[in-house]
Amino acid sequence: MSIPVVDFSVYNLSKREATDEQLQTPSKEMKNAFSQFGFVFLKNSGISQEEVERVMDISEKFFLQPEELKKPFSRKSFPNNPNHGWVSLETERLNPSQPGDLKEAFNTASFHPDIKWPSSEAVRGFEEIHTTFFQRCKELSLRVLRVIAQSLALDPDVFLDAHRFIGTDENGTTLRSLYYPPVKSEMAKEGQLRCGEHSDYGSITLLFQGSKGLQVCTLSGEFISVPSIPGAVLVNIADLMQRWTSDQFVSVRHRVLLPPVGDSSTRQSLAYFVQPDDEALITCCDGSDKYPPVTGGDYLMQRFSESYGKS
Ligand SMILES: O=C(O)CCC(=O)C(=O)O
Ligand SMILES: [Fe+2]
Repeated sequence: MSIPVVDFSVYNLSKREATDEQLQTPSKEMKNAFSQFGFVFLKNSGISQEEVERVMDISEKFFLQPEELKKPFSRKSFPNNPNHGWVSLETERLNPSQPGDLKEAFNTASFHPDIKWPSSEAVRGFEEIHTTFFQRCKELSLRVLRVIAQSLALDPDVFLDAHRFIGTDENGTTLRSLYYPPVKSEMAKEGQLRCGEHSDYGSITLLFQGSKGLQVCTLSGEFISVPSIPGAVLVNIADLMQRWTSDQFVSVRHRVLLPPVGDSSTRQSLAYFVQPDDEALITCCDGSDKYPPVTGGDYLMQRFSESYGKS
């Protein structure tokens, strides 16, 4: 059993438009993948491996700096957007019942002029590289949202209309650069992982992996290891999209285990968490009212408080 790979060439980022007819094959294949696995690999999306590596390289330079150079950019130190910034090792628990995750992260969540970006010589280009990649991921996400609306025979704008403010402080969409430092697995705490078992919160997530390590739970309840396919982007359904589609698309649990004992490699990945606008009201798109309506902003706040504790 493995995650399906879908060719997105007909609507890749260098194409201006695609007709409904051209989108038929990818949309059918994506519908199957999102109903059965919650995950799909998109190849030929238009985002190249070189673009991904540019972000990973500059991020690695940031993470390898001493703690005191990273602290000024900490998450929660930016009043206009509390999610923007650096997350230190073991701070976050994506599985709230287990010890903190063995990862560091940098969240690009705001472009407000008051945001202070890392700008030392060691990380020259950090802001431009993250900003450019955020915009590329935004473009691809909007295309995916259009195709999946079509796949469910809905108005093609139904999801797009709730994602009008990506890249502003009225929308929580976040580019997260993840760095998993070397770990001595035998020293880890009981139950501690690189990334605890969780499902994502928003509408969809784009994931670019530097190497393998991700595991995804199948509908039959077993975890399977996911390959890293250079040049392909892994797209998954997140919890709000599952609600929105009245469970037709599934948001499945996934995790990153510790490396085997003796493996001292690092791991990097880039996750682009697409969120509906804070004010967008999410109601089941089949009119079933299976779940009560909730706004994008309220739902996200509730989920953050679970991963970081109530402090
Ligand atoms: O690093 C990965 O491959 C997965 C990360 C992830 O699932 C997340 O941060 O939500
Ligand atoms: Fe995730």
